[in-house]
Amino acid sequence: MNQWNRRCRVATCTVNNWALDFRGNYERIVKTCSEAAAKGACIRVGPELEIPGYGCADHFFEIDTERHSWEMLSKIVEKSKEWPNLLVITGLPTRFRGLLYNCAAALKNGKLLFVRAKMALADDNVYRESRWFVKWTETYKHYEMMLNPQIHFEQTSVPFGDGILESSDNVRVGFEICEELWSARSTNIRLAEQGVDIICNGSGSHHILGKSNYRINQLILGSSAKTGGVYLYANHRGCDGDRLYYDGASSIAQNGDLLAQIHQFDIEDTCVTTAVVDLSKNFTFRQMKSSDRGNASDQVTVVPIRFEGNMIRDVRMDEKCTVRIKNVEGLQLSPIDELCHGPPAYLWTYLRRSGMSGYFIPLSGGQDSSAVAAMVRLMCEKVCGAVKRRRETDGNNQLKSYDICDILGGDDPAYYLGGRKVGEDPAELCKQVLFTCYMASKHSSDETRKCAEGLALNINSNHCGIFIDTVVESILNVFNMVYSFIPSFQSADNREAMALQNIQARIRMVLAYLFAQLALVSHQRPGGLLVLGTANVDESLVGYLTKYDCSSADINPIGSVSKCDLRQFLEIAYEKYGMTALRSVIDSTPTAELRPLVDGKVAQTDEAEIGLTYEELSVIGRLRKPGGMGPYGMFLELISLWGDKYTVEEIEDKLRKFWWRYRVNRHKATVSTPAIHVENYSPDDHRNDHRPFLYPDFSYQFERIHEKVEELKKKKSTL
Ligand SMILES: Nc1ncnc2c1ncn2[C@@H]1O[C@H](COP(=O)(O)OP(=O)(O)OC[C@H]2O[C@@H]([n+]3cccc(C(=O)O)c3)[C@H](O)[C@@H]2O)[C@@H](O)[C@H]1O
Ligand SMILES: Nc1ncnc2c1ncn2[C@@H]1O[C@H](COP(=O)(O)OP(=O)(O)OP(=O)(O)O)[C@@H](O)[C@H]1O
Ligand SMILES: NC(=O)CC[C@H](N)C(=O)O
Repeated sequence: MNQWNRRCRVATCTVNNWALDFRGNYERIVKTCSEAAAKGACIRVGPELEIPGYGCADHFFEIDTERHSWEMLSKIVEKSKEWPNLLVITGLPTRFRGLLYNCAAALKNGKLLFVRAKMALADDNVYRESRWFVKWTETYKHYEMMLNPQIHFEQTSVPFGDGILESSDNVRVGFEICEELWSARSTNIRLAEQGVDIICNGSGSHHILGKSNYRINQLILGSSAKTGGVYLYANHRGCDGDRLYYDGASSIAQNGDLLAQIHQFDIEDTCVTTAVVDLSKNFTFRQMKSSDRGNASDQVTVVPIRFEGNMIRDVRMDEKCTVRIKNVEGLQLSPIDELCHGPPAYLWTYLRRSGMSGYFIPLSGGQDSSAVAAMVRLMCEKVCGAVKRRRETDGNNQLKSYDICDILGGDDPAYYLGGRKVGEDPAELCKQVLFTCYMASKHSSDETRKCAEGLALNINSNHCGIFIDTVVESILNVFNMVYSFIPSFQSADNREAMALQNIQARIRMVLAYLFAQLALVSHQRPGGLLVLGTANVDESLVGYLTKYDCSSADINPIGSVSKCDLRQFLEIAYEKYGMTALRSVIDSTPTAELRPLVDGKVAQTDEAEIGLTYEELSVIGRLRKPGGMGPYGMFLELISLWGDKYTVEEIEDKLRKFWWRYRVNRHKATVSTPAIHVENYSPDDHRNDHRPFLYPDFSYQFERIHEKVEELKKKKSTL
């Protein structure tokens, strides 16, 4: 064997798989394998649990999920005869000794070679893997697993557990499944010590602002720079049926260099990338680090699982190795730039998979609903960008593949809708998929109406304006018939003013659903619109919203984003994406406009009513989660953070206000609209932030805080 010419082409991919869409997932897997084979790759790695979809959640309790996954695996194994030289790494749940494991499966040319079980499960934040799976604990041990005779395979058993594969031409392939890379005891270290040439990491890693940067630079490149070898990282991309968005960025690295990366936020269902690598460079790289050599020589030699066929082939002698990407930093977006891509990409997947025909936003002209409208427009930019890219590379109209025709109701590639190029022009697409409505009451100001109209014109949404006062009056009259009074803003009983505010807010929600359901009837288009929610993290955290008002919607793109991050997003949308109408939105003061105007001017502002600024709410929100602090811990932390601008009494007062609102309103989180998950500080009660919603008054905690305040005051006065 010529060990000095070890060049081969390797492939990684991304798939926008969908939990439980077994047929669709199979097709996407097969498509990426065919593409990888056609490009001459010797190996194709796919994401974690890609056969059933990563996000099956409690469906992993169902035997059906295993059954259908294994049925699809059998089909993939059969299909692999069409790519005899390609080693395929895919993912599915597997039962061994009666226990369920999260596994990578290796197969080649009609044969299942190995099923490798995950050895570190992900349970942080939104992850719940150990709810369904157990981890494999026997390092480098594998056993014969009998295959289910009810599912067709041309073999009766397969090795199961942990191990290393080795090809006929001595290429060693090892596995590190997702969390194993994140864990301090990363598997790649021991794989490198066994001289593994190619480490395969199939991942199900969701998007959080700034996470991709860490994932690529610190984990993939960081590990690869320490342990050497070729690293094939494959991650899902898109929404697979839940609040999470997987942000792909499947990558190929070698010895600390990034050779290829698939775009993080593109919307194509599949994408394959390849690189030509010289595996001999792994020897050289590892040879240069004597400390690691020494450690490796201490290790017991692992006997690999051998398989038929060569990996080093199909690379022309004159073909050069792929050169490293020099500007790795340039590939990574800043967290706020990511907001311009993640939620828009999610919104497109969700829309086409939901079978609905567009989005409806009650547009108040405030910063939150304007940010959501801007995200939908950015979604249109993304879709048209993808169509254009595809036409430039494939030279034909590929609208079908983006489901635009399905969404807009055309039969054949309805590229022209009413004479307009919908798939090419983001403004035209926006006109078709985004409906906005300003719902004025007598408390609305001219400023917010103009902001809403200006933005609608700017992004080209299908906009209208309505008045809600007659509806509010009718409802109050119905109440009056039973209780014989009409509530008043002037009443000494605050419940009356509050009820008058709540009814306006709730009516807007009812109207939003009516308009969403019927708007397309008048446009003679099939389908209905999804209503978008617009509550941000900070107001949700303190419940500064009416339960079942417009905060109740179908999907909320900003429900896990703080107001401060949103304001920065608006600045970028204004500066980079030509949404000039956002200037007046950015400069406006947040207000609910639910109380009477005073001298024609808004008299109610959010921050004055809450008693905390959005910046302060954002700081406290982060101390709560991920900071993990209760009232007392927060108080101590805030003394150091805010000590130079507030007295200890003022800090105590601010915390009282926060915790009072938080505790009386936490019940609202139980019904909050599903929010696209982009931040760990999200108060989402369903997946991310499990807390009670009926709280005691925290009097003990605040007594302790008060004692500390007195102690600090005394200390200060004796200084
Ligand atoms: N412990 C508990 N468990 C479960 N449910 C509980 C509950 N306590 C009250 N509730 C329910 O919640 C209701 C109170 O909540 P809710 O009806 O929301 O009303 P509420 O929270 O009293 O008032 C809404 C708040 O949001 C403010 N706001 C600001 C800006 C905009 C908007 C807007 O709507 O656009 C609103 C408004 O100024 C006010 O402070 C009670 O009537 C009761 O039905
Ligand atoms: N005049 C209005 N027209 C249309 N929708 C409105 C109007 N007022 C409120 N809404 C809807 O109700 C949501 C909550 O209203 P609220 O006054 O609490 O604003 P907010 O949370 O500060 O959001 P925004 O910054 O969008 O005003 C808004 O985001 C918007 O979707
Ligand atoms: N699926 C996993 O193992 C997830 C791993 C890791 N904690 C992440 O956030 O990406």
